[in-house]
Amino acid sequence: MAAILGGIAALALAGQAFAQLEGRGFPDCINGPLKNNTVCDTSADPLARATALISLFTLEEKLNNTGHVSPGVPRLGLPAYTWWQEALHGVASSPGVNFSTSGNYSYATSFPQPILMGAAFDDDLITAVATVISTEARAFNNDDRAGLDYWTPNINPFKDPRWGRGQETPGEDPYHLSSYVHALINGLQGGEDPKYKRIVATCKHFVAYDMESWNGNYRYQFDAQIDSQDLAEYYMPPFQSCARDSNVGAFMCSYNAVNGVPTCADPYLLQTILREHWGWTNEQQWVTSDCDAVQNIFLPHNYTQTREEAAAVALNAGTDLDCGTYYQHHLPAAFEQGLFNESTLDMSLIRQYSSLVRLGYFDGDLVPYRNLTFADVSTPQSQQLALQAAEEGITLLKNDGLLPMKIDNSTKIALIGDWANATTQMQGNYAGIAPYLHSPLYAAQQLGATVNYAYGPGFGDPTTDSWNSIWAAANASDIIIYVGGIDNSVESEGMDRNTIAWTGTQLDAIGELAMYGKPMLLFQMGGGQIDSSPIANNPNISALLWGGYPGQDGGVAMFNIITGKTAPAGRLPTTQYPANYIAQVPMTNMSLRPGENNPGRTYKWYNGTAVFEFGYGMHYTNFSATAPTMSNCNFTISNLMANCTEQYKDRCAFTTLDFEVKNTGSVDSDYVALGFLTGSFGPQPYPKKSLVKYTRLHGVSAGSSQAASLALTLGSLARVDDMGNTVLYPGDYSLMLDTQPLAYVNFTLSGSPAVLDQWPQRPAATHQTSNYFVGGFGTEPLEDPMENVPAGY
Ligand SMILES: O=[N+]([O-])c1ccc(O[C@@H]2O[C@@H](CO)[C@H](O)[C@H]2O)cc1
Repeated sequence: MAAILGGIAALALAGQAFAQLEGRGFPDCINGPLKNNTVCDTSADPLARATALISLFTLEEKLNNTGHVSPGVPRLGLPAYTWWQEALHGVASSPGVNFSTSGNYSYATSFPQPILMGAAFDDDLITAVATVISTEARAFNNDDRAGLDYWTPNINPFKDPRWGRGQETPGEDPYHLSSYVHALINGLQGGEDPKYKRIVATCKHFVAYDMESWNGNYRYQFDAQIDSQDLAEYYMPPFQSCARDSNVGAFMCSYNAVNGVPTCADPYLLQTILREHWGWTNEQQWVTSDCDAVQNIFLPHNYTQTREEAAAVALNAGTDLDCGTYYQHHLPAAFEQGLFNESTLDMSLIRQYSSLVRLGYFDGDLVPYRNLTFADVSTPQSQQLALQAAEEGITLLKNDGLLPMKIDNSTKIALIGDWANATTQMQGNYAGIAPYLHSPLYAAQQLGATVNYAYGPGFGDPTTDSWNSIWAAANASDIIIYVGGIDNSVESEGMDRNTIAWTGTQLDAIGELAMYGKPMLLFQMGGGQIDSSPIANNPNISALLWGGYPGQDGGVAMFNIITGKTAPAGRLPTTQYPANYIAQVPMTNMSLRPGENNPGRTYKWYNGTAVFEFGYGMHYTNFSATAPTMSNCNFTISNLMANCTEQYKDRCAFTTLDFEVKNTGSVDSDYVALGFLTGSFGPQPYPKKSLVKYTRLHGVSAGSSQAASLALTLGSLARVDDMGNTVLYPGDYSLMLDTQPLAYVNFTLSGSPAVLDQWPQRPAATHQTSNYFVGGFGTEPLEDPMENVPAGY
């Protein structure tokens, strides 16, 4: 009896909760028209539930619900749903997210841009950050201020230093990105296969999107020419990590074409690779187009003769949802013309709605995240994590001993530069509204110092009008701190950089400031690297740090590093190339290996000398390391394969190498252990080295040691052949710790090569793309479709 009463009480409570949720954009499974449909049966499986729901839709209702603004089906009590939410580094302003203008829900934690969090090389940090983001997203959803799926992360490798959106990514290395994104998705979704996902993440932009606008080429029309080797080895691994290894809920196909086919129209990418080869087959996983990428299939890609064909070719290829209105507008006529089957449309809708089932959209208070409120947003712990994330990423590039520096109320600081009082600038793009934005100026003032602040000298056209205040600040101070570089005015969505040098105005002002002969340090900001050799080579500039876009507490993070409250241990997540690099390779050249018009890309293949290499970063202390002794240094490939029982052979364990890392200096510090593989094995040319594992050691006390445990897999040792196959080759291998190696382990593999992963080849072309808009080096500029896009994107 008690149990029955308990059950009734629970039902009544659930009913109350539903009544509250009613009208706030949630389906009412207690009293609404769907209450007896299987979609409301929480014991049924998600596929059955979504199939039952979609079976109630008329054809018109199905066609109506194919855009990112889906009207739902009012007669069924299925509310409208906006599929487009963003959360790149915190719940972000975007079509589906509604920040309040004041009070509760008027802000959310704003973490650093991924490029700086990538520099932390700390996957546990990334999971913690992503867990905060998904918690805050759930709180926003509970107040009907956001949906449940988010179009993040941007996981295209940052291959070319000019790319305006490189700031959104963790860097240039495919292994690093793969590991980072796995940690991120676990935090966003709540593990690989939980009953209720926290939120759905969307890996974008599939695939090979890394150019906005260069020399007449635009992301909307660019046709990236990529061979199988580069595709499988460089452009694909982060997406494989998303689909195959992290069970991400959604994918986004990109604006560009790959080898003649716009990605959203390409069954080879969306079916053969994504769904079949990577086993991303369950019916809760869906693909959205990038925004208006379906329209772009028609123009400017000119891939189809008609608009209806463009819509149908995308749907048939496996693009389930259209960000935009093109499906809603053109699929009805496409259906009339017999260009797709209703069952294909059903499948797409089932995928999307079963994903909502997995998010608990139909399950009211049974969902554990329903009790999250604004009290769970921007908590003291989240604020501390945002600060920690910025501190962990900040990277020390030069230090002649000036740092760490004592700052107190007897210090007079000249704080100069376009970033010196940065606020929203610190967030970069795809940001939300932060609870606060602690600028460098604010942070310096908190230390009690006398701060002589001067804005300028400006990023743009030379104007020395404001410069007198710069000299006045320098004259009145004992220490000069310059905070500048680049920001979203020169690198952003739609805008690639046309120089990777410091602007002349900044260099002029920095050079003159250095001539004061006062202790001087420079903080280089922005996502893309700038050739800082003039600063590295200037003996009057004692220290150089890189700070990316450090987020809501960026100023405090900076000064915690400068004063030594926190010791720096970040590592560059991209190569800092010399300024003339961009004259040597067109942005449109997708090859990684050196060749004609290409000195090679990334630390693996660049044949020149980097200003600062990938993985570089100094400390306030010194580290030494001892390599483990391997009991056996000779391995037979056939034995390794015989012991490998995983479905995906690259995941099989090889060995774990425990390096003993000792802090030999006098300052406690984190240490990022980077494991690079080198050697002569596999197809030539050989990469200079390849990152195969990393881990961040926390708080290694002065004089003490910690073990850096690097677990290697067979995939760690493999190379990719010219067909895109991942292969284990015989040869001499060396695993070295760090960029300036602290320790090595050598070993040998013998026997015949073994294929770990056979890459599916693209079938022979059946579709001819018109060459009217073919992009390439030196084509005529096209009209810029980003011209009228609102600021902030
Ligand atoms: O028209 N707009 O307002 C607009 C805004 C953003 C935009 O960019 C695309 O939308 C984002 C969706 O997640 C993708 O990452 C990006 O490539 C494309 C168009």
